[in-house]
Amino acid sequence: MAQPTTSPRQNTLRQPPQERVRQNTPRPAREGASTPRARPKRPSFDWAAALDRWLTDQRSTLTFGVLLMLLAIGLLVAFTSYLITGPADQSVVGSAFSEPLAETGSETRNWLGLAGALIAQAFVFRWFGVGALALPIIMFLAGYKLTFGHELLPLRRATTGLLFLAVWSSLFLGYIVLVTDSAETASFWCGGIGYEMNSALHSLFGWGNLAFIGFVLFMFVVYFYDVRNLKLPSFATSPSSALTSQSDDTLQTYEDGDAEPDEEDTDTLDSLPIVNESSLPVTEPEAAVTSIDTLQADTSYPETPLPDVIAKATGVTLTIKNRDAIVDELQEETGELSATPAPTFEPDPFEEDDLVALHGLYDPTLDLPQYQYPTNELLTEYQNNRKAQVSDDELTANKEKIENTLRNFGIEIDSIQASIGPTVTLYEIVPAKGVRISKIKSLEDDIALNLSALGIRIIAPMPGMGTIGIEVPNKNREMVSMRSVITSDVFTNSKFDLPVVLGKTISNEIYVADLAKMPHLLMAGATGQGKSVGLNVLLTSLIYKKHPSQLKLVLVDPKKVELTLFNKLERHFLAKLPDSEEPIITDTKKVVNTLNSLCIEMDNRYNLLKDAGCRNLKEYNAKFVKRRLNPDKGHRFLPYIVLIVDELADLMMTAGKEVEQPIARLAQLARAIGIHLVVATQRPSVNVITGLIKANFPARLSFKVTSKIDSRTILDTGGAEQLVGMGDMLLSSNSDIIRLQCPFVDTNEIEEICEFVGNQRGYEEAYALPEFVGDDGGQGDEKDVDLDNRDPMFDEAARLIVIHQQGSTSLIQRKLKLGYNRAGRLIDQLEAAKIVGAFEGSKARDVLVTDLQTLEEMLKRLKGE
Ligand SMILES: Nc1ncnc2c1ncn2[C@@H]1O[C@H](COP(=O)(O)OP(=O)(O)OP(=O)(O)O)[C@@H](O)[C@H]1O
Repeated sequence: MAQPTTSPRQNTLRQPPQERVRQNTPRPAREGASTPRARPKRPSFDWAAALDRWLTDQRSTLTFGVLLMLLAIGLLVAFTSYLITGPADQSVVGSAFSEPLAETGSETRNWLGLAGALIAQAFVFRWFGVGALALPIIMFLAGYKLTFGHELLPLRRATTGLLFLAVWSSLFLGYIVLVTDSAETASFWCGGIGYEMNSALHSLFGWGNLAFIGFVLFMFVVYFYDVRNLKLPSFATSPSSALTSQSDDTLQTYEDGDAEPDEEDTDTLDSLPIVNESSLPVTEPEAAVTSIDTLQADTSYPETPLPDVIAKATGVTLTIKNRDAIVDELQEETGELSATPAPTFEPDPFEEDDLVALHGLYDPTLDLPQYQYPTNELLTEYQNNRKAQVSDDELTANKEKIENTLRNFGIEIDSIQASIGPTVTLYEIVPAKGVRISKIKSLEDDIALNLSALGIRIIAPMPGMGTIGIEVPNKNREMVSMRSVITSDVFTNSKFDLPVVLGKTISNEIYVADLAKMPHLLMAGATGQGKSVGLNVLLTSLIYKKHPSQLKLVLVDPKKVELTLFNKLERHFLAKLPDSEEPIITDTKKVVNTLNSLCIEMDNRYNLLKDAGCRNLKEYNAKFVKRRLNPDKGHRFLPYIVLIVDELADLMMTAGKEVEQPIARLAQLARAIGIHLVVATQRPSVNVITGLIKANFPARLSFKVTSKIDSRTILDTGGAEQLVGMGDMLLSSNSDIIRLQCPFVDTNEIEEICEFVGNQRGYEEAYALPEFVGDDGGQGDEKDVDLDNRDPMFDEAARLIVIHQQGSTSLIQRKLKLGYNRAGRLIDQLEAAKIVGAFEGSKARDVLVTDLQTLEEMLKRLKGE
């Protein structure tokens, strides 16, 4: 129970070894960099860091990648040439360094001259024979990955396979050469290694070494393809089918035994894809689709299964085994029931585990494989960061004052102990027997007056302690730097889903909370007390821990200045409405639309979860990572979305209920699907923090506020008015209240972090939230449909409908990520354009256009081309 009175404070911070600077591009000098704060001295010149910077600079990666590819092509030319001209070059190579270079050079017949002949001689003749060709192929694949940021073929598997092939082919060809006794003329096919190993094996096993070579191949195949999970495809059921699909959740793959994506599969990938296409759980159907000529115009739906069109193009019929479930779902969602005959999928020969065995787990971070997390060096190390200095004199004086004050009011105490925190010192008092706690509490103001110190807070009793705590601010407080908490073990080892480091407790422990568990946070504080710094701390924590594929931020800043720095993160971490220019939302109307759009995203996510049979985002993503959810059914990896609202008061004044309702709805329901809210306000009055909002934010954080009433509004208890400012705060969660000192992060640190992230290659654009059109733009009357004024997504929606042969609003909504109203308007326009039939109650609308070619002609006509 008791804490040692003045024991030296345990420093819970341990600095990790100096991290390497991994900054990507040199930063231009900043104009008007905010606060003129003392910057740490940087070391004169750090060669290791400079080398590291150069190596991780995207330009170096690009140069190196291209160089590797050129070298690979060179080697390929040299090796191929050697297979043809090798015998003629042997004598030249042998005398290469004993005769004048010009002479030997001119005699060389290798297409890459003497250098080509020399290198090929080593790799082909001395070592691997034809197997040496594996080397340039591996180099090319690696160079391609470095240059374009994605893999042409799965690099690790390809390298393993090719290296094996190099050695094995050398061994096998060595056997042939030995059997046919043709070493004189053909030994360069197997290379020195193959020949020598075969000679050795021959002495061991005689001609039986072929069995050994065969067994080596067998073993490799067994391990490489992990044959445990492979089941033989049931050709009996459908000998002619080229495409099959899994019965349970229609996961698809080729039946031609082609476990890996074909080269054409990878060829169809964009040359610089930002989307993690190579690791999408199921890529095969995509390849089949894109290889069909008639569909080439439609590159925007690569993942779409095209049952009917494929059937036409390939003569293969597809069936959906779980059609009933899908029909039920459609009925439930739209009230429309498909009348079109169900496409058929054959049972899939592979199970989900096989997909994992073949492609590995899905890794969302491969969206941006070269993404570098911000380094600790971007945060300022405050060299003169003094620890809280509370002298023994100050401690004894305060103790005596507390004892005397209490005694004056007739309260005797048994003992008093102090623990020194960064901002305040906690004096824990054990009162004498029979003293009522409420009496001490009622003397709070008198004690504060006697101690003539601001910010006294009395905690009576200390939860779970049976003591009474009196917090007295330190004369010299400690500034808790962001760097010190970010580099702490507690934070770096934190396994939380959304870890945020909120500061240091009174006993100097670093406090890390999980925003995902909070699950929303309400923040209040009078102006100038550290709210903006607090929000920056929260954002910094998340950015330091999360990959852009795992986290999206929606930043709402009606004050227009606080969060501007974060707009550099647009293509990495930010999410916005599809039609909005600015990534940070400042306009009230847009805020309302964004909040409603988040509600749509929430509903969409719930539908996905329901479809996947998962209870929350974590389960869902875990299932997706294990490739158990089919992207063709709209499943995707769902990043966490954190909505930050800096200054709710402004919004509530201008938009009131329009803002309150979606916020309350999100706060009520969004936790399970990974949308979390952080809402800050200067004015914690009841017309800003309404009952509806408050009831849905169990975690609340308060910096110093101006009155006890404000403190009650935010925390349901007084105390926040007694705080001492500069990041001194109270966190209330799960009915506990703890006092924390918020870390300090300066605007120039935020700027550096944002530049560091923003300068790296990101997504093509910010994460698109679903479209939301306000009620005024709601579903129009059918008769009013004006085809001259078509929705910008009209063409895409038309193609989608024709491809799927399904006239359903929910299909448009899901696939094009649109709101219900807009999708409804689109369907009306499609009806007016005679692409889909009329609404027929419970049935889906008929699709009047049967193929894409006819559709394209109709679209051209509509455009008057
Ligand atoms: N955690 C902290 N540690 C040390 N100093 C701090 C801390 N937080 C804030 N300060 C100091 O207080 C000043 C004001 O903080 P901040 O800008 O966050 O206030 P605010 O509450 O957001 O004010 P406003 O609402 O007017 O924007 C900072 O410039 C800084 O000097």
